[in-house]
Amino acid sequence: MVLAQLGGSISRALAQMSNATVIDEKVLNDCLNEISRALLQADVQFKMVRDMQTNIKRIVNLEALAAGTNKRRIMQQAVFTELCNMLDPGKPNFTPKKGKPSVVMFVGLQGSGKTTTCTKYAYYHQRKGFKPALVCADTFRAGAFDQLKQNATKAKIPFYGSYMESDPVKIAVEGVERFRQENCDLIIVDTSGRHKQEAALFEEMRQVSEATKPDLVIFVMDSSIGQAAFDQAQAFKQSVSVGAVIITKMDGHAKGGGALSAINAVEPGVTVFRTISFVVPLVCVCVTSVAATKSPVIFIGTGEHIDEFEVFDVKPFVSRLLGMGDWSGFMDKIHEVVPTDQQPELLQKLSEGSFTLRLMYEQFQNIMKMGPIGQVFSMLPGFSSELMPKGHEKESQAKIKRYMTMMDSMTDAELDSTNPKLMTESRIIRIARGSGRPVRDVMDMLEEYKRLAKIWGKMKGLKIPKKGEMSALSRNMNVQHMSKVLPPQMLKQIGGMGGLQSLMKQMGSKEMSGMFGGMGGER
Ligand SMILES: Nc1nc2c(ncn2[C@@H]2O[C@H](COP(=O)(O)OP(=O)(O)OP(=O)(O)O)[C@@H](O)[C@H]2O)c(=O)[nH]1
Repeated sequence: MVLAQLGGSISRALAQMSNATVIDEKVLNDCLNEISRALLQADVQFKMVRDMQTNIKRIVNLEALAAGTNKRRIMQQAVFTELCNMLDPGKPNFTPKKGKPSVVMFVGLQGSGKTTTCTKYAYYHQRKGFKPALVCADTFRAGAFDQLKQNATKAKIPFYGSYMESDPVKIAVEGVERFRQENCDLIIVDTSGRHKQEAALFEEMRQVSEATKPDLVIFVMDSSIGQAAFDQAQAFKQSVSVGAVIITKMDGHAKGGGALSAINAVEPGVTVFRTISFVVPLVCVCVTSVAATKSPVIFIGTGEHIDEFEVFDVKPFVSRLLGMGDWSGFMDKIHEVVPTDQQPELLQKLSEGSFTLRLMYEQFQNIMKMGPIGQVFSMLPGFSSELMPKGHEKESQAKIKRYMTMMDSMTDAELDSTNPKLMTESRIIRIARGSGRPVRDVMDMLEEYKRLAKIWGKMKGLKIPKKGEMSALSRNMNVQHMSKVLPPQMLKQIGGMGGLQSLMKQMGSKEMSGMFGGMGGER
């Protein structure tokens, strides 16, 4: 079951519950069974699903709830919280600091996407101003050296490895030493992929870790591994001190449930502890001590390309999983994809809700240069990436090029107008002739424009965060605005305005709570 399906099934179960006239034990059980079925189909371990059911039932104690309490909302929030708990071991994760050398070692099963992920991780940090370097300590797989070297060269990241040397420990130590001397602040060591049965390879991995003393060991896991995730993650954790997890291949055939199981493998019992802490705040002390050893998921791989890599943040992720959108992720993407000098203007236009064909053209230009729009728009609530469906990137790129050719035949007035009525039949025919495309293609392009304009129009009134002030978005965004953007069905599921308000409070951080501080009077 792919993630979108999992999210869809859970959302449907919640919607069915929303439609029920009375929320009683039976409705609650039906809803929980639906959600459990979806999670089990996504390969989440049975025990975790059972724990989740128990925890939700404990939180949503229907009999104990006072009359007049919005049971739907409590139920929905409990599901949201439980899904978050399943994904969040709560451990503050090691983050490399610019200018201070850190060594990060990558481990994982053969073919999990480790080598690709090393480069993605390096590239991500390079774009944030780090000076990363890659060391290939995989002497087991013949092609690994060339693969990492090619990736590193493409991304202009310094690389160290050897065709001749067969001792991975020696290569790792030499590489780390070399890059320390070159003042690299993020030295990434790729190790050979291995399976838990391969004791010798595990020993080798342990030796590399001992010799290079990494600040962080990242376990890379293919999301389609399913039930095996638990055992594998545990085997790695027992050999080296895994501090973070990256899940790859979340695109396509990914079974997201594997991710949940892996987190629990790394730190079993966490879900139960955290949920108890939700119910009995005193247990928080225990949770804090458990938290000292846990490993969070820090990134997810969403494709084969170097920029198909996203920071993993539990609450926005669950929010997206349930189709509620991910606003801060969306704004992050805007900052990442759109060149710095164009950002203020774009964000200004966004806040005005005015989306012209010229703006679309400029964004297409950025996308062609930088990366997939699908990633950006998948973060918007209710938006399925129709323009760039996964797996059809080539066709989509060609389509965008066609659109741009047609837009090249448009006048300035047409490009700058926000009035779709301006595009009369005679103008459409002229554009088709001018660009050598059939009229149908021009109509298609205009339809696409209207669709995007509608979505962007919903952002009217959004206050603009300055670059580097992403948390300000949370403060600035108001509930009323969100309520306009959310699909009505989703808003209903959440429990209307009141539900949305508490959900956002719950989703968020201190900033989110701050945002609600002065909002008592908003409808
Ligand atoms: N679709 C998709 N493919 C990915 C992703 N990450 C890696 N891959 C692909 O997975 C395959 C294996 O990736 P590698 O990086 O070679 O895997 P590895 O774990 O280093 O392999 P070993 O060196 O054998 O351990 C390659 O074809 C990658 O392009 C991802 O996020 N999505």
